Amino acid sequence: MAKVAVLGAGSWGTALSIVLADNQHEVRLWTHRTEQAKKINQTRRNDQYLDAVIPEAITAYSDLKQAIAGVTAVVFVVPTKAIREVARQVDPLISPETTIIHASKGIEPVTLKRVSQMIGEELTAFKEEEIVVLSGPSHAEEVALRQPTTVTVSSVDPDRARLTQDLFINESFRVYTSPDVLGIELGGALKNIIALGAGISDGLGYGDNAKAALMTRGLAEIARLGTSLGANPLSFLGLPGVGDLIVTCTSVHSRNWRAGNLLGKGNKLEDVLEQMGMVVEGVRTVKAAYQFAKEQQVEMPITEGIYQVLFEGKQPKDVVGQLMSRNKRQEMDDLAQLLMERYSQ
Ligand SMILES: NC(=O)C1=CN([C@@H]2O[C@H](COP(=O)(O)OP(=O)(O)OC[C@H]3O[C@@H](n4cnc5c(N)ncnc54)[C@H](O)[C@@H]3O)[C@@H](O)[C@H]2O)C=CC1
Ligand SMILES: O=C(CO)COP(=O)(O)O
Repeated sequence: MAKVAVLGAGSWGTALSIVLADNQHEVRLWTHRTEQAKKINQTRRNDQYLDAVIPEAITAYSDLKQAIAGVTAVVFVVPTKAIREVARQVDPLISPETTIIHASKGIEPVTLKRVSQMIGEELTAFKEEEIVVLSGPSHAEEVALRQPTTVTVSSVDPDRARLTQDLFINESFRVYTSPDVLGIELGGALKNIIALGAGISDGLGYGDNAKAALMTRGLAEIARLGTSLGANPLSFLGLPGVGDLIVTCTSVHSRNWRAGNLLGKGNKLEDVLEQMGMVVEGVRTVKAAYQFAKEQQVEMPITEGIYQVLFEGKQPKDVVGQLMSRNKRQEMDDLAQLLMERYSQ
C-alpha cells in the first residue's frame, strides 16, 4: 500500500484522507497549524472542519518535509488562494517521481490560471501537464459518511490518471478517468459561481423554476467559456460539469450556496465570509471568470450579474430583472450548437 501526503487539513483534505485510509494507504495529513496537527493526532477529530472520526492510518503533520518524505503521491487540497504559497514550500522538498494530484476548485484572478497551471509554475521539476486533477460532485460531509460518491480524475498522461484512480477508488467512492484536464478543472471551478447564484435566488425567495433556469443557463455559460478555451464540450455534461453543478446548487452542504443564500437575504459580503469560516471559492473565481469572459469575448450574463452583486453593490433583484429582460433569442445556441458543430463534421 502507498504512502500519500494530503496538503490541507480542511474539510475536503480530511475527507479525502479518510478515503485513502479506508484503502489501507498510509496518509500524512499536513496542516500549516501545529496546534491543529496535535489536536488531530490526540483526539482523532478535526471538528472545526468535519464531523468524523479520523482513522489511525492518518497522521497529521505540521512539518512539510516530514509529511512528504518518501511518499508516492502528494494531494494539494488547500484553497486556490493558498496553492502557490504551499507549492513554493513543497518545491525544494519534492522528488520528481512523485505523482502530484490536486483537488482544489478555482481560477486565479488576474493571471487566469487554473490550479494545475499554478502548481506546474511553482514546482520546478514538474510541468503543468503532469499534474492530475480530481474533481466531481463530492461534498466532504457525505464522503466522510462513506455515502456513494463519484468523481473524475484527469491527466493527459493515462498512467498517472490510472494510478490516481487506483489510489482512491473503493466501493463508496467511484473514480472515473478523463483526458480533458481543461474541461474537468474549468467545470469544477466555474460551477461555484452558479452555486452562489442559486443561493442568492433561494435567499430572495424564488423557487425551483428560477433555480433550474440558473443551473441550465449557467451550464451554457460554463460550456461557452470552456469550449472557447479548448475544453471538450462533453466534459460539461459529465460529473465535474453538470454533476458538480447539481450538487453545489442544491445541497445545504455547499459553502457557495450558503454564502449566496445569505447574500440573497440581504447580508453584506464581508459579514457572510466571516460567518462561513471556510473557503467560498466562487467569490474569487467570479472575478477571474468575469475577466476571462471579457478577454475571450464570451457572453456570460449570469456570471456578470453575480460579479455586480458581489463587487459593484448591485441589488440581486435588479440583476434578476436585467437577466429576465435580455434580448429575445433561441435557446439552442450554446452547448447543443457546440456539440453539433464538433460532431457533425
Ligand atoms: N469541502 C468540500 O466538500 C470540497 C471542497 N473542494 C475544494 O477543496 C479546496 C479546499 O476546500 P476545503 O477543504 O473545503 O476548505 P476549508 O475551508 O474547509 O479548509 C481549508 C484548509 O486550508 C488551510 N489553509 C488555508 N490557507 C493556507 C495556507 N496558506 N497554507 C496552508 N494551509 C492553508 C486552512 O487552514 C484549512 O485547513 C477548495 O478549493 C474547495 O473548492 C472540492 C470538493 C469538495
Ligand atoms: O465542490 C464541492 C462539492 O463538489 C464543494 O462545494 P462548496 O465549496 O460550495 O461547499
